[in-house]
Amino acid sequence: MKNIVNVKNLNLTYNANSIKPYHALKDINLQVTEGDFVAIMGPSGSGKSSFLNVLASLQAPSSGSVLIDEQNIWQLNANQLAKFRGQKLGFIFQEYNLIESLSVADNIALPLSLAKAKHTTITDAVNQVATLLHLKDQLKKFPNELSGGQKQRVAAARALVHQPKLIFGDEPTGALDSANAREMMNYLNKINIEQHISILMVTHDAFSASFANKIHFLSDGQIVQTLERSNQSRETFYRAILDFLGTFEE
Ligand SMILES: Nc1ncnc2c1ncn2[C@@H]1O[C@H](COP(=O)(O)OP(=O)(O)OP(=O)(O)O)[C@@H](O)[C@H]1O
Repeated sequence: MKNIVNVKNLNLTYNANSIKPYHALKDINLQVTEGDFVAIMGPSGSGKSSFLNVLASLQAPSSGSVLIDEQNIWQLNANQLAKFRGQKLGFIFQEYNLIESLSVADNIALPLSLAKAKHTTITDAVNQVATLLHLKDQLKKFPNELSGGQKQRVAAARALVHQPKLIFGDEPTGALDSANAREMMNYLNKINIEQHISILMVTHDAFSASFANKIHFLSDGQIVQTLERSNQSRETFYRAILDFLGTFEE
């Protein structure tokens, strides 16, 4: 099976040229198989956001390589990287990052509008994802007229509308109550299975992580453990995650 993500000997040092450099990521190696749903967990300060930012092409590493869909992203120039991101990647952040002055439909359409897709292509794609994420009745509204759960679904629809190969999530349920978090995770699960889009998300929440099929635990900038769901039910996997966290975070 093809790797959608292949990370080799990745290091990130903040303030590298100062008297107090900080090694946030230490020689990380990681492969994500196409179609996988992967979660990254770890204590506060362990390097989760730094890792996600390097993988998502938002922060340059100090050394090592990140291949996404077989492309070494840090060898691309700024224009190529922007194009690559626009075609292959989708992003869902905790803060939604919706544009308040645009309607829900226009927010969802953003990746396609930026790529200058045809009007009919955009309308069809927006309708398709709005149906998948139960947003058909919200398309004409503006973000300030939506609930938190609806806003997060709009962010998910926007991440999905251009059929990316890979979606990055940074605490995608962080701002949601438990009912909305469950609903969001069910949607991500559906996107992963039905659209065959790989997902890599950072979360501190064991419940959200239990929807993934693999979890990597970061500690002090290194992957120290990996749990695989295999054929366990989500509930059993959830308990296994909690058991592991009980020993891990002491
Ligand atoms: N711009 C920066 N300059 C210097 N150090 C930084 C910078 N950004 C992060 N760090 C440090 O790198 C380490 C990892 O930070 P990171 O935000 O990746 O952790 P995290 O696991 O996502 O934490 P949290 O769960 O609290 O968000 C922390 O010790 C942090 O203080």
